[in-house]
Amino acid sequence: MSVNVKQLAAEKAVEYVQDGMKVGLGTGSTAYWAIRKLGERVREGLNITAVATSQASEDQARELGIPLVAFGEIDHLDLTIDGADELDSRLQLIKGGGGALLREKIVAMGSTRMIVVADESKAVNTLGKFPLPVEIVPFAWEWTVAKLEKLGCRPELRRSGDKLYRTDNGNYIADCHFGAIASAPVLAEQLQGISGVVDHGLFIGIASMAIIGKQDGSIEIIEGETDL
Ligand SMILES: O=C(CO)[C@H](O)[C@H](O)COP(=O)(O)O
Repeated sequence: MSVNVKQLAAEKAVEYVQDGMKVGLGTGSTAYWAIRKLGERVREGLNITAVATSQASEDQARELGIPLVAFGEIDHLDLTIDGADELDSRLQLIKGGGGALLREKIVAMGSTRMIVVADESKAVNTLGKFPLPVEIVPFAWEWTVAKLEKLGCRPELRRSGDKLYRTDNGNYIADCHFGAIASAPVLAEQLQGISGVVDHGLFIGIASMAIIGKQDGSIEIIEGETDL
């Protein structure tokens, strides 16, 4: 019988949620399982408040009866559980495959702890095989894309059917094919220096733990230096 590795990792992460916590809800098919499990625990009496990182996660949480609040209305979150498109052993991540990177970063950075949940295919030695999502403003996007290209990648504007994809914030995503990224912190700084860039999918020094589900039914936990 095949193991649902995403569910395995996500449900392990939910064990870290305690009564009274303010919890950030990630986005994607792995975060989905964490939200589902949280819904189960809320039905059993767990008392939490949650902030969602996308409309999809908000809809799921609402349906499950998880109490939601707008992030702007609270001063911090205790724990965020979210997926990743790639992660390395130093807990550097590429995120944004689902287009929610900006809200995901705001929420993760406002959390005391971020637990990344992933299946083993996401764990890599060097980030960059997965094209790096970069959220850019629609105004003069051609200029921004040209600047991204100068950093040594092949940027591809994400599409949704015959239209350009729009994030929950109304922006575009350029999926940047870099290949192996020699230094994620250096690249992050270069991206932040481009004026049309809103944010990018490199999460560095943000995750405090990764829980990786494996096909043999086991779980690998990577603890980061930023963990408390
Ligand atoms: O960053 C994300 C969305 O913006 C997701 O967490 C990432 O794409 C992983 O998704 P999945 O768990 O479906 O593989």
